[in-house]
Amino acid sequence: MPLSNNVIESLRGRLIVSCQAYPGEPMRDPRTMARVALSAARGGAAAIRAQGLDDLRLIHQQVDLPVIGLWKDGDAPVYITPTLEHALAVAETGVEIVAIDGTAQERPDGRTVAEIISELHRRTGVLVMADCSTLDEGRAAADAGADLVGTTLAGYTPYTTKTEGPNLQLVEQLASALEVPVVCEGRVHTPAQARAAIDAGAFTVVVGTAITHPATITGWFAGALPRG
Ligand SMILES: CC(=O)N[C@H](C=O)[C@@H](O)[C@H](O)[C@H](O)COP(=O)(O)O
Repeated sequence: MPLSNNVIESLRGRLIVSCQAYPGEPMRDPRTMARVALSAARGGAAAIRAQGLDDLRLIHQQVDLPVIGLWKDGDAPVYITPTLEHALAVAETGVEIVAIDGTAQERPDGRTVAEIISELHRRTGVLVMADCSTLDEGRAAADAGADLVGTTLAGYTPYTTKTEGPNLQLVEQLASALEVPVVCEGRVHTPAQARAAIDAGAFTVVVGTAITHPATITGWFAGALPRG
């Protein structure tokens, strides 16, 4: 079995932990993110998802798990690994999987999702995860050769709405339409929701905020108390 198939197989029915801090936040530091990723590994994560070239290099070096890498850049609607140059730079950090925006929106370099996926496959050995927001985008990404299709951007494009928890309907639709593994990502906030995603047909589940974003988690608890 090729190595890349082993990587995908290792994710089946398991948890991926997204370790990201946002610009200006106290935890926005590669060493901090690497420690968060090491802690996720101890807890049973099958892989780590992370962003930014410095974080990716360090996490790839220090954590003995496959890494899904991305580079969030710019203020344009397409900001997750928005161009081929970004994707190639992410691949160079050594990560096994490169996540790119897989939506139908225009990219800053004018390339299509299909062009970026085929160039990445032609020039590197990485697997490609397409972060999508609709069934049609998932279909197009799979047709274009994406190795994994995620619901990451459901609720974050102007033409989709945010569901309260993960978009399980989209997971179901993608899982029945596609041959490639479907990744449930976005607003998975409880273990029961993670399990429901697998039951809905997801191959694997990504949890970010609910595990690795203390400011938001603190806000959930503080907000539940009478005086905030
Ligand atoms: C929409 C977008 O930019 N999502 C990003 C993608 O990498 C991250 O900010 C999310 O934290 C990640 O998708 C995990 O989702 P959640 O934090 O909801 O578990």
